[in-house]
Amino acid sequence: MSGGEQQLSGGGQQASGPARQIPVVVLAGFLGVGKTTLLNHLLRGSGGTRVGVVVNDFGAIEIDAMSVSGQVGSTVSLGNGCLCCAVDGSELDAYLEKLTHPSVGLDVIVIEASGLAEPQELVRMLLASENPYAVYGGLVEVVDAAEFEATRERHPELERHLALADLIVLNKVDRINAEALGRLRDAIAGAGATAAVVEASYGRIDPELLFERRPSTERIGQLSFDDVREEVGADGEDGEGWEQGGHEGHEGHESRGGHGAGHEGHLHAAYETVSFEARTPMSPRRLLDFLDARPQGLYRIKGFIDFGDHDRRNRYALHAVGRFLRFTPEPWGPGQERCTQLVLIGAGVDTAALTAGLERCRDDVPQDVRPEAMWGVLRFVRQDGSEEAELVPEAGQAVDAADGVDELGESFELDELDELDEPESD
Ligand SMILES: Nc1nc2c(ncn2[C@@H]2O[C@H](COP(=O)(O)OP(=O)(O)OP(=O)(O)O)[C@@H](O)[C@H]2O)c(=O)[nH]1
Repeated sequence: MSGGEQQLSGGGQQASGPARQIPVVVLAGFLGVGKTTLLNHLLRGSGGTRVGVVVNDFGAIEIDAMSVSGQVGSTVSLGNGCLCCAVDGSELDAYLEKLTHPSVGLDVIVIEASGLAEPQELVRMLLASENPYAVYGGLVEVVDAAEFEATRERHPELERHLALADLIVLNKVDRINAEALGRLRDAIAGAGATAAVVEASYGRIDPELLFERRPSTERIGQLSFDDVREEVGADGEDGEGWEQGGHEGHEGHESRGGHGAGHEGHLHAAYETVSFEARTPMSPRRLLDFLDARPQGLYRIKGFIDFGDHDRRNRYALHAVGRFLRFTPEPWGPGQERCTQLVLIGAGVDTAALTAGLERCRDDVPQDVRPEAMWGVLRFVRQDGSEEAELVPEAGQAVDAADGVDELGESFELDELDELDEPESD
């Protein structure tokens, strides 16, 4: 890891007292590069440092907020839309005002930008902020080492983002060899990036690159945003926009094409989102068929799947980035409502057809609860330490949930996996 000694500007605790300024770090990077994974790593490694998180999801269902809340209990979400579109910064300012309130006692704030946000807009807003308690803490640009070239081809503006960054994280280096890594480093340098470049797998960077850690003995516990809401939101206005994961009733699609004046050049202007929610379980086989046939332009899928009787214990986190696909079983929480929630993001995709395709995956009357029905899904699950081996559960048994998303290795591509016998179609 290079640049290990450097820290982003404004990082670390400032002198205590009324003028104490809290660094606000922007975590950016294209869709699926690993921002949430990195953020969760930072939160786990934060010691006694109190980290505030602002998540800016793109899509009606706040998958990222839910993914982060898996680590910290709850989080703040700016909801559907793109943070960079709060052009006057007033919405962001309102959040920062709450989070930097001295009674909240945060040491650092990390804004996880949507994968389609324009980092320069965020940086501009933070620099223009008149909040006396906040100071811009730097831009961390996360790059998917395996997808960088393809992404840059489609979005040459990524070079501009790299040039703006204060720290570049080459994530997913586990997916490329040394030669490709060398080429990637040359390409990053050639893009005019002057920032420190660190390599990482599963976002495992040293948290001290972003902020000074307090000894864990000082830890009071990760901030609960319920506490913030109680402390800061007593006036009754502040509840609006403060979200916990688990939204109801979102189903449909939103096009970002006509996203309002002034955003034509933004990455998200070219993308469309489908948000899908179902309370009937999904058929594993039909869902795999759907994923196998997903259109080229459908770049990102994320969310959680309920496979009903196929696995009563676990929901399955689903991540697809380009042709890369992974399922991660996670135990249902006590009393957690069984449902499927997915966000699909793509360019030039037929959103109505995608919604209809997902609708067809509903398992209204489960036909096939034999263990083989899950084999297709389990091929895309990998447990810590396993090589390419598929996980095949005992008859009627669920696979044990892995310890965490970032404990899993790379998964397989659908079209590489035709060898196993397929169970009969359900
Ligand atoms: N192989 C590999 N997979 C990774 C790594 N980091 C993250 N992933 C996986 O990549 C997928 C996307 O990760 P996220 O952290 O959700 O990405 P993101 O940038 O927050 O995604 P968006 O919010 O959609 O922009 C997940 O399946 C992660 O487990 C890594 O270093 N190596």
